[in-house]
Amino acid sequence: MHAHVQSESESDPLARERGHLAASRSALRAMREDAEALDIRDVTANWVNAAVLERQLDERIKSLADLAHTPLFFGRLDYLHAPGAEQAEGAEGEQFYIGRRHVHDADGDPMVIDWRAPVSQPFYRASKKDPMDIALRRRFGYTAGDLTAYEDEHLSDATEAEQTSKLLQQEIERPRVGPMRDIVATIQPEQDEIVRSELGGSVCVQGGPGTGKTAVGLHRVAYLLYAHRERLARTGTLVIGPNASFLHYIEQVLPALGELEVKQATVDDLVAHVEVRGTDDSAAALVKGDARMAEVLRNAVRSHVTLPTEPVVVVRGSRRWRVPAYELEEIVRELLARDIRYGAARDALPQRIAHAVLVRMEQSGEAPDDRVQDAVARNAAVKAAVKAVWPLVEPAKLVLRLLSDADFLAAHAEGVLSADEQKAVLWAKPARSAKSAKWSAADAVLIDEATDLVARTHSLGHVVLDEAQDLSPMQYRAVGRRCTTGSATVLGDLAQGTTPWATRSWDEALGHLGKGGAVVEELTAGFRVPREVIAYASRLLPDIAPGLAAVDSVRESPGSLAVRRVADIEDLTTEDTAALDAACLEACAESLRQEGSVGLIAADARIPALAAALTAAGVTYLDPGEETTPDTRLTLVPASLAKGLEYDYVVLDEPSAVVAGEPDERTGLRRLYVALTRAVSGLIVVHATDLPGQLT
Ligand SMILES: Nc1ncnc2c1ncn2[C@@H]1O[C@H](COP(=O)(O)OP(=O)(O)OP(=O)(O)O)[C@@H](O)[C@H]1O
Repeated sequence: MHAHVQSESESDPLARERGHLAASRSALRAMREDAEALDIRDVTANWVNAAVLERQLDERIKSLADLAHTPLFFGRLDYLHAPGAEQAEGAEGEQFYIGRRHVHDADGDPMVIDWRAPVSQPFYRASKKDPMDIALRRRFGYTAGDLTAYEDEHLSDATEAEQTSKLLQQEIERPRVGPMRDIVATIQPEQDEIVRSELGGSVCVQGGPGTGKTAVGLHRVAYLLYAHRERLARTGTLVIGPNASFLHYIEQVLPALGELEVKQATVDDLVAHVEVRGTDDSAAALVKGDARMAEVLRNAVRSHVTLPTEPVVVVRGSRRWRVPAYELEEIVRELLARDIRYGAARDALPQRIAHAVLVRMEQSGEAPDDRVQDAVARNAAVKAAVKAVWPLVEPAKLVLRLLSDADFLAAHAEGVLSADEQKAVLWAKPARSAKSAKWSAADAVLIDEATDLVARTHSLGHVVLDEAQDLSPMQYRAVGRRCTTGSATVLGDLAQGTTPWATRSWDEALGHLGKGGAVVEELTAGFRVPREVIAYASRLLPDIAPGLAAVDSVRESPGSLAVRRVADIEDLTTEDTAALDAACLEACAESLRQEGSVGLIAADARIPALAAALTAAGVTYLDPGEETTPDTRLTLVPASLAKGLEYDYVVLDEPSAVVAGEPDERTGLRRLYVALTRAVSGLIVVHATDLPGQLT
């Protein structure tokens, strides 16, 4: 019986592969049981250790779970020689199964190799041109967790023609439901180069909509955590995204890859020193986001130092020790000249003064030790001198004063900001206290800069910055100081910049980030938007980002694009929009008849009307970032939140309103470009007023 099964599986490769899957799963089960059976009572001396160890063990047990819908392996590599033994005579070829995690059998021999391991790399990179010692690359196809298909490439066989992978096509074409998924099975060579680039260097990726920037950034974190586990566990990693709904959309990718410890935040989260309740007009926003503000803040912080004019007199027992003003001034000047934080210099000052006192004690024959120096540093006279010369600076109060007090601002912005620029940032109504001030998001960034001038910000090991094109120079600085000792992955698309300060060139942005040496890579193959739809959206490119090439869609399905005009409405803000609303609902209903998610994207100002229409029609819908369910697959998306998200079918309401929702035409067209590029399978544009000229 056993022999029969054996011979059958040998003649039937699929059965053999299923056999390996079953064996790998039981090996994983055994690994899990081993972990569960570990008795830590014997090895831990006290309960604190036990608790820590138990938590680690729990994590390990959790990470060893066999998830029914994430196949244990998705590929196989048959090496011509054992890796590393290419030169060895008679070295046998070796076979590796590539999966999301490492699995070994009872003897410790690998059954599945982690996709991030060096031997897995040819799975992503090898080609007919450069086979990387691979005889066979096999990709596996799964249906509902079952291994049902495979696809072979004989890379070292010159006679076999190169083909595009059907399994890759299927993966790209699959309907999108739920949150973002990992792409480990189908990372493309140019993406893999970015994913596996070294921890030491920073990388910047320019790529059009749907070229996989976000996916690449997340997989790069997973890769770096694998390759530099201990170092990054110590220093930390962070993924920065534009808003909470975007972060929610991507938050399951890393856990699915076994990485549970990566933090996520928006730039606003990073600089949340104060509560943000206000907004800026674009003139103020532009100046507040400008890197010159860093200079103004630096001047303002340093202006608190006053050169001493009085001596310090320390009384100890029956003796008085006097440090004259000129000597104090020397100490202060020396500290000012050093490249240290305001607060660190302030902390050093009492010891410097005490040292000057000690020198005098020694000169008069005393032999004071360190304890005496500490005592002198804490002496009331020294403290008073420090307070007068180098007072505490509270960052929020400092920024409050800059934005409220025209003379104070002028004193520190002299030669840096023009008079008009100074006027633009001054509050019309000065705030009374840091608590009651109506801080804007840009103000919080200024406070963060001031905070860093006072005390150095903690730096992480690696930071991924997504949708980077929207950051102001001051925001780049805020992110940059969180990776001064680490590296960064910067992801963005210049054509999708929709802030008043949107990035004009990556070199400039990288300079503000403090990563001037980073390489800029470009991704041009599009995995989301169908050919026809991306061609339509790309008509905007000459106006919004001259010089940028259109995305080249790798999707075979032509997708569908429909542009529908409904009854003429001249002014959406005053006239009845019932006909437009109804046409949108109809387009949504049509899209919902297909499989997958549907996004109804509209200018923010149009959201209330559309929400009311949906509710009146009894259609339930979600907010961006909420997960789709089989019952509710429609999301109502304000154009301002569409960035980074995707839906199988998109209904776009009134393009001209999306454009009009922004302060200037270029920003409006960019917002429209973002909205037009969210669809995976089909886009219906519904409008009642004229389309922007670029689209017709
Ligand atoms: N190699 C790949 N294999 C399969 N799917 C991929 C691959 N690369 C990207 N994708 C898919 O394409 C879609 C778009 O990817 P992603 O969101 O990372 O693009 P993006 O460049 O960040 O887009 P945007 O500029 O709109 O934010 C996602 O569904 C992603 O899973």
